[in-house]
Amino acid sequence: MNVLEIRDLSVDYLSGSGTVHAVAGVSLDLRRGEVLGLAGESGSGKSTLANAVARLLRPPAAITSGSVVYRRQDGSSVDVLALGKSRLRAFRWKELAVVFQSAMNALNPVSTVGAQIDDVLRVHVPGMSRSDRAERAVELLRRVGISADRRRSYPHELSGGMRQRAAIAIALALNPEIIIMDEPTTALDVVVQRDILHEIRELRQEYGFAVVFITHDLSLLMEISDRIAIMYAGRVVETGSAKAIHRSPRHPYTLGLLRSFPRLHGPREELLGIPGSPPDLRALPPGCAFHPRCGMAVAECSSVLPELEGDVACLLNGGRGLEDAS
Ligand SMILES: Nc1ncnc2c1ncn2[C@@H]1O[C@H](COP(=O)(O)OP(=O)(O)OP(=O)(O)O)[C@@H](O)[C@H]1O
Repeated sequence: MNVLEIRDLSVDYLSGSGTVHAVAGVSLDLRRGEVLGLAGESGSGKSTLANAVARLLRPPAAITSGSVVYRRQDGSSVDVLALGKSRLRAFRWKELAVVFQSAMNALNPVSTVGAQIDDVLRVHVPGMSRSDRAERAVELLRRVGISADRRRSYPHELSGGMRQRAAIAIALALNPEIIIMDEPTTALDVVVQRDILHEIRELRQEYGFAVVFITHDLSLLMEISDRIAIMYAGRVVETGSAKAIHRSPRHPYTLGLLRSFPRLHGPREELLGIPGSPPDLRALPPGCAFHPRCGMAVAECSSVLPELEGDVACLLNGGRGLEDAS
């Protein structure tokens, strides 16, 4: 069952030098309780898509088409793009929470982490007593691996990993159904990063929230995601289970991305990467935007824009795997 349904969503950035089509006709489902990883080179539109869903876009960004529907367990649904200011504030904490790249920016530097959790609870759960709030803050911090006495610490007194954990605890405060994590751990060392993400997977099993996870680290993404959506030039070009994408990528771009990253397990392979660079989003090449960089392109690829059919948007590979990459 889906918790979020994105349909034909497009986002432009309006600038003096031309309109940047950052997200172009994206349709994507988030299933209840899953971890969905968004992958793609820098500039492919991952953050713009996530920010559109969380209603965090600011001018010059403009949503030019599409819909985002949030589905509650009781069968009711919310038209996310139509939410007014006050309903949006409630939606963002109670139903969807965001953990940003830099926990330092998300945390208030002049307030202790305990007080910040308390603030969220006080504003959004008016009937909750002071002692219940304190208890809940300690419990949330404990869940993310922070001891109770640390609730009196200010963000600058915590390590990067601890700050990230505190940001996650705050995001969990109201038991949201969806957590969006945009590069939540890149500033941390690899071991801390993996630890935190594995804990998020465990927390998810307990609390049942779904996660949209964005990172440049493809091997980490494979490790913690149930499903993956690959973006190129503002479009989703392939979706599938992490396993299927890892074993048999179907889009040539996915194959290139996988070859660009060292494998976590198994024999070392040459890192082939992808030739060339991503296109200018103000003036996309006709047809498939990837065709100028694609070693498998045929003449048709430069004139026909492939639809996302059978989980892959490629004229050549509608139904079959390109090769077994396992
Ligand atoms: N404020 C802005 N004004 C104009 N263009 C923007 C703005 N913000 C982002 N863009 C452009 O939109 C496109 C998509 O950016 P976005 O940050 O969504 O990509 P991304 O895949 O998340 O990249 P990264 O992995 O580097 O975060 C890029 O071409 C970027 O230059």
